[in-house]
Amino acid sequence: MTTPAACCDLILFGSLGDLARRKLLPALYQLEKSNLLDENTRIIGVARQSLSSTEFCQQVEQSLNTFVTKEALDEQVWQRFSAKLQYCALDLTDEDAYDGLAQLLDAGTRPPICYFATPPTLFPVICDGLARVGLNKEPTRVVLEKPLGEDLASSCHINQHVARYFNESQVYRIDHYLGKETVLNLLALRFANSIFSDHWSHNTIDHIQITAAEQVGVEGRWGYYDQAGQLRDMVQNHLLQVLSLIAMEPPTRLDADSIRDEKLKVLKSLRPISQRNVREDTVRGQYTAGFVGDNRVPGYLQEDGAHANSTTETFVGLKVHIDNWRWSGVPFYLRTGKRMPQKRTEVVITFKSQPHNIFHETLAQLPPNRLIIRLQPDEGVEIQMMNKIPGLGKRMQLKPTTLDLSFYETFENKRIADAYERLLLEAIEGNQYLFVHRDEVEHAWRWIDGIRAAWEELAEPPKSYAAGTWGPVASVTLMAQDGREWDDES
Ligand SMILES: NC(=O)C1=CN([C@@H]2O[C@H](COP(=O)(O)OP(=O)(O)OC[C@H]3O[C@@H](n4cnc5c(N)ncnc54)[C@H](OP(=O)(O)O)[C@@H]3O)[C@@H](O)[C@H]2O)C=CC1
Ligand SMILES: O=C1O[C@H](COP(=O)(O)O)[C@@H](O)[C@H](O)[C@H]1O
Repeated sequence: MTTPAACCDLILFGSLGDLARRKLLPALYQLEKSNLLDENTRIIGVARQSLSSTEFCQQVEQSLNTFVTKEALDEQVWQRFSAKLQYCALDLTDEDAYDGLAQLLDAGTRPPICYFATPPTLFPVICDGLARVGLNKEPTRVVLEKPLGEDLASSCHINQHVARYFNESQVYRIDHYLGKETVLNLLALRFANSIFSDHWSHNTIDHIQITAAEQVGVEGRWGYYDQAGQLRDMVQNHLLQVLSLIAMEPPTRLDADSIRDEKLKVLKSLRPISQRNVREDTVRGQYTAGFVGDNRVPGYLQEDGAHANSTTETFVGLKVHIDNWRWSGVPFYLRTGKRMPQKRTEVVITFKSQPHNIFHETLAQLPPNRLIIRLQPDEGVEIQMMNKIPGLGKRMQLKPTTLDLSFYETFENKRIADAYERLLLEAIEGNQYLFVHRDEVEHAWRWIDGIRAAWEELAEPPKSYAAGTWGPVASVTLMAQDGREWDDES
């Protein structure tokens, strides 16, 4: 049995855009399918284009046909879902236009949840508009898409503007990685299993790798992407959130403040990367033409809309230190890139080797145990360990073996919900624990700005790597200089 979430008016600013069509509307449809939307909830699409609600419904149906699998589409669910859809054409830069929206809503019966899926430059304008018609008061909530700024200063500007009208308890900053099933499972893995929680520090862990590799390139978003680059697009948010969940101290409770406080402490403990260590501890790369699988793909500078002389990075490798008691001396190696051989997001925890090898006669070196947390795809957890090969021989023969727990098989083919389904549901329910606090965003930017400043000072172009490879050679060196290697090399 499932209980529907609280009744609300979900106002989708930017409802005709790419994010709404590809992610938000399909996620809402899936929530409807799972009977998680209250029957009186309304989904109000907002954009400038002049459309009737019927025409909006037709557009939503087209999006679902494109972005939801055929097996998941169901006529009865669509009838229920489409009955919830309404459209309100308005130019968000026109301050008088918000009156029409306010008239549609009744905050007394349905709390308004305003989802900002528009260009971020509009966020302050939307806040002004909502406040002008009194839509900033409780119980209104605002859900803000990333990127929240492009550096600390612009992020503070947006956050200050939002804070002028909304309390922090009304603000839901999206990092869609926090909605992923496996990212959430990091909490269960770490804090529900003493086998891990008791061995989670510099005492037993040698180093940690976090990889977020994508096969795709810039997917027609060259304009946005070239301004951002991989450091701001992926590291400032997703990778630092995963790192924080891996490295944080146990929260006292499973609530927003407890979890966010602990993540923030990690972000505050990141050792700055500056001119002093930028050369040894960072790698910037840009892809050239190559093959991803069997497909020949263009280089970054040949993508549609590209400027031939761009020096924006499409790959980042970092060696990160967390300067606190738990992680002293344990490097975290992060890498993320476009046009890599596989889509693969994973965390690899390498434990320290045994202090003494009693099997040296058959095995000169015992490989370390490794815990591999596959965040996507093929979600699961793997432990690499040594076992004896069965047999009567005089000498014990050992073999590296793997305990592999695939979530799909273990949980009886249960569908893994898309991150946006969970995040929309939590926003509707008023749970902030999977959303990012203002302080986290700002501390992450402060650290990222330091890296960007050091790169600027260095004034070196990104190192090239062929599409379909694991990044520039320098990424291998980043690990090799410490006598280590990336998971895919071993
Ligand atoms: N696309 C993606 O995969 C991702 C996007 N994001 C973020 O989500 C947000 C939206 O991105 P995306 O969907 O790609 O952007 P799009 O440009 O595809 O869509 C923007 C939407 O905003 C509407 N809009 C723009 N200006 C106005 C205005 N003045 N008044 C009313 N509506 C307006 C547009 O409709 P109309 O022109 O009809 O007004 C359109 O519906 C951005 O902040 C982006 O950074 C984050 C992660 C991934
Ligand atoms: O936020 C973003 O994330 C996607 C990768 O998300 P994933 O869920 O597919 O791992 C990335 O492609 C995009 O550039 C970035 O803006």
